Amino acid sequence: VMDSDVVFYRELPKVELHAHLNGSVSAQTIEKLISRKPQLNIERSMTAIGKGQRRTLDECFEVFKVIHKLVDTEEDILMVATDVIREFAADGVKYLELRSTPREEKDTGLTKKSYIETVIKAIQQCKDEGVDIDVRFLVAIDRRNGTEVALETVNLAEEFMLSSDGLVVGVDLSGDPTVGHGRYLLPALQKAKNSGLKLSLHLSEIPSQLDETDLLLSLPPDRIGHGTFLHPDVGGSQSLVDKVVQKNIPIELCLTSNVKGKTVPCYSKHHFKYWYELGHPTVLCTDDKGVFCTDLSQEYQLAASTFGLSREAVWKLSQQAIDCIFGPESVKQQLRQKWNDLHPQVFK
Ligand SMILES: CNc1ncnc2c1ncn2[C@@H]1O[C@H](COP(=O)(O)O)[C@@H](O)[C@H]1O
Ligand SMILES: [Zn+2]
Repeated sequence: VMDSDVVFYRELPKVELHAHLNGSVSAQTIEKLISRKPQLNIERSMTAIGKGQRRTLDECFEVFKVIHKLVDTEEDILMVATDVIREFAADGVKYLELRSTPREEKDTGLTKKSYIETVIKAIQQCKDEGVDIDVRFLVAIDRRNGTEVALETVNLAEEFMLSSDGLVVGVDLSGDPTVGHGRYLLPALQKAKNSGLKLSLHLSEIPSQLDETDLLLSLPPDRIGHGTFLHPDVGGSQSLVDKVVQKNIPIELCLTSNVKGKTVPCYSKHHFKYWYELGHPTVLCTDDKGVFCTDLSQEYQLAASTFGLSREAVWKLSQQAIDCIFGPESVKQQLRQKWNDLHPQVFK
């Protein structure tokens, strides 16, 4: 017999807006990759942070390096992306925005362009198979790589926005927050915005980025990732909060990621509470479901149990995420219809 909570959260239709492709690789897929590349001597334990474990953010970034070694051909990317999409669908995610940093691998002939093409192919394949999920793609800029690479990435994103039949909808800014500065990336991000790409930026994921956050908020971005240190109680500032509120910029919140990455001391101190109580648009997301060993159902359940949300409140939260997607208005309408159709089944 299944726990009724488990069933409710899985059947709850969900929107996932913050998922890094290579952070989302499941244990099963990692096993398949390891068997393809036994000579690397990588073990599953090197690619994930298990239950009760916590690492610093620095250590998390070491984990991504290991995964990148395992995922370095078009074939790998195709398998990883199709597996990840099917897993999100099996978890009840009806709309997914995947993000990933195009990489070039000299040894395998992978280029940034073929990287993006392969992700798009995976999305298309899942669609053709009839997987019940609408998937879009955000091309990620790794902040470590500076101005030139950021511009190159934006140019590719612009090209694919026009040629991917609406699948490429925006650009993400991510990567190790301790490296680089937003000022070097502003021109590329501005260019992306001007060309019609949506922007989701990791902002204030660590303390003392007030200048950078203030600068990048001037764009403004269409969504914020984490925003952990925006509010004054944790060393942010009221003026940053006011800007986010005035511009009504939705925040993508990833509870387990922040707790396991030690930027938040425990679930009950997560900034979800601050923004939720303000009535500001917040969207629960997984960030890296493979690395942090979670899924979106579990994130909803954790938020509900930690902050005492009723099932009706949880439903509202997942429904309001529809307003924050980068897909077009027609897709929002379809999703709202889907939520209405599923309501009786979920609350049976
Ligand atoms: C934990 N908090 C985080 N903060 C910032 N960036 C993160 C991240 N988690 C993941 N990434 C970004 O996503 C990449 C892996 O997926 P892709 O190779 O792009 O598919 C990481 O290398 C990093 O740039
Ligand atoms: Zn992230």
